[in-house]
Amino acid sequence: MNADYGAPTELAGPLQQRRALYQPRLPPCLQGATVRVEYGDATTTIDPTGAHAVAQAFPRTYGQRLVTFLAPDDTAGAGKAVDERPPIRVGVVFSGRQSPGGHNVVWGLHDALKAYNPHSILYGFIGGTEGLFANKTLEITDDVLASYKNQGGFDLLGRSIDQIRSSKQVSAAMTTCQNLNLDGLVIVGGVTSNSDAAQLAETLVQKNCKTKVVGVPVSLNGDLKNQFVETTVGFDTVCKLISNVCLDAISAGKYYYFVRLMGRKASHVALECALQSHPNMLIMGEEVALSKLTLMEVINKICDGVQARAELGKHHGVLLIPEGLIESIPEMYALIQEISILHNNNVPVTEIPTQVSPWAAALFQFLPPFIRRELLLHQESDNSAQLSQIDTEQLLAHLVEAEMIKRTKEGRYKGKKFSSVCHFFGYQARGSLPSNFDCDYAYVLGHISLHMIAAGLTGYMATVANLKDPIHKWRCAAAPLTAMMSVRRHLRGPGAIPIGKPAIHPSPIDLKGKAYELLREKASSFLLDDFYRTPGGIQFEGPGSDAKPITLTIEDQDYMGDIEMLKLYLDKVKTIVKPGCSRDTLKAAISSMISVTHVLTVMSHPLNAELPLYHFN
Ligand SMILES: O=P(O)(O)OC[C@H]1O[C@](O)(CO)[C@@H](O)[C@@H]1O
Repeated sequence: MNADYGAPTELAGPLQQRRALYQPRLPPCLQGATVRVEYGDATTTIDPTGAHAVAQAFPRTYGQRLVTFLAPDDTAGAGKAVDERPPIRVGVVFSGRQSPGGHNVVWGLHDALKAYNPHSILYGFIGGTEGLFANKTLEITDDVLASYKNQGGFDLLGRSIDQIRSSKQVSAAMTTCQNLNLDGLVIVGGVTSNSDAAQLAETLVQKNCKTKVVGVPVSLNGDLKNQFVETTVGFDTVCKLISNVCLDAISAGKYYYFVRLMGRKASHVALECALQSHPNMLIMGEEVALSKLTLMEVINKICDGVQARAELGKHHGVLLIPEGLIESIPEMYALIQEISILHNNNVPVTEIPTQVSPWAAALFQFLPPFIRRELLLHQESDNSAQLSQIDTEQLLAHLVEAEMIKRTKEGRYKGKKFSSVCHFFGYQARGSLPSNFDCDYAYVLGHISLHMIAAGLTGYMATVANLKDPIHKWRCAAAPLTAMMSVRRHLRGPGAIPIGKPAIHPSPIDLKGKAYELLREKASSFLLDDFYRTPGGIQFEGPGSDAKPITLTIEDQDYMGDIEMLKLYLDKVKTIVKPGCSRDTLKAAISSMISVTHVLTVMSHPLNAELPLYHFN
């Protein structure tokens, strides 16, 4: 690494300089130097059938209680003088991929730490996890932060790989924590980094290392989403960057733009971009996987759209796909799996095409040379294919063109020649200046991280609920990482179901959710009407500057609110459901409760114990 980490960016342009002056907002509970920590229910995990495996893998950190941070009151010792609050030593590492807003996590953490006790120290690990293993630090100060406030990228500290997993890596991380005498380590990243954070926390507890490990949900993919996490830092920013191509397409009326967006296992970015900008088509990985569409079925679906538009005299359009689409197509997934196994068996890349099964070899040969080369690239740290390097949009454009030529020859298509231009809006979106929402959210999460460490929490993630509401209504909390874990089962061999390692997995699009329903309602209008919408790139001031992701604002995320509602509901039910009440009254009461019992199970909420009282047979 030869980058000059933490150096002032003196050549900053006027917009960067102006953005550096933006002061992120804080909810009332974080406006003082301390908070009141309220402990809630003990947790199990979001995957009830995997709970046992998670409990076994995390014997010391499983089942911890939910925590909420509130504004201090007089009785909580909020008035403690600074000298009664010992200085805290914290390290922060960018583990996951860069995502707009990451710098503000460090800034928020720093401000909270200094407010807690000015003698506290914050170390940033230079070069991400590798810097953590090698104890390469930069002390974070006001001066260091000055030119990174509200800026994109992770260049304040840099990053390397999202992995703190092997025993060598875990032990190197622990040695660094001990050498720096850290009270806390903040790990910034997505599903992979936070799964590793949980493992590190467990190991440090088992080895009596005092360092508390906390995770912060930062990932542009938006796939770290569950009962506790409403969205991740960076997602809002990257979804506002595609509308310009729609206007370009309609202006000249001659190109189909095939746009690939980031989003590996889940299509959240593509769905949000579609709701923001109303492109003509969106092919989501989750839909393709559910319907088990083959590659040629996907191509025919696109061609049918092109043909329907041509009948209206339209020869342009915009099609969005997530980078993970390629893996959602069943035969492509099977091919990628075969390649992956050969990679794991250290088969030289040049020999892989000859060692796959005959049907996979035939599919491989059918694909254009550029895709063949990309499919053979070395794998990611989680053994998946390097999806960002596979030009799926070009593969689709190439096959759509061939199919349209075929349809023309057969007299089925009478429109103008199909013409495409391909884009991958990945990396440039990832490096964008963060939106106001991401600046605020990240800064708040940084503050929460400090309060988690001060409260002695380990193996937790900083969370904020009610994000769709104004900031003064945001609820600041911490949830155990193990509560977000699930266990994947893989069926291999006759009847065998080996159980995978517990981990936090990416959440796919909910095909029963409101955001998807909205898309389905609009799909045919999007396809034919060219009702393009321009969110206008990112707005920092004026109309649109406080806009939040549409998928965040329309989904009902308030699970904690559900619990409160359920408590009220149960009280009401108790008054109606009396011995001797009618069968119908009892049935109605039970069916209304069923939808919320899942939430209760996740949290092993005491109300669970009351549910059997109402069981009906
Ligand atoms: O920077 P890299 O290593 O090419 O990573 C690309 C990957 O990172 C992400 O941007 C974030 O996880 C993915 O969407 C993408 O596949």
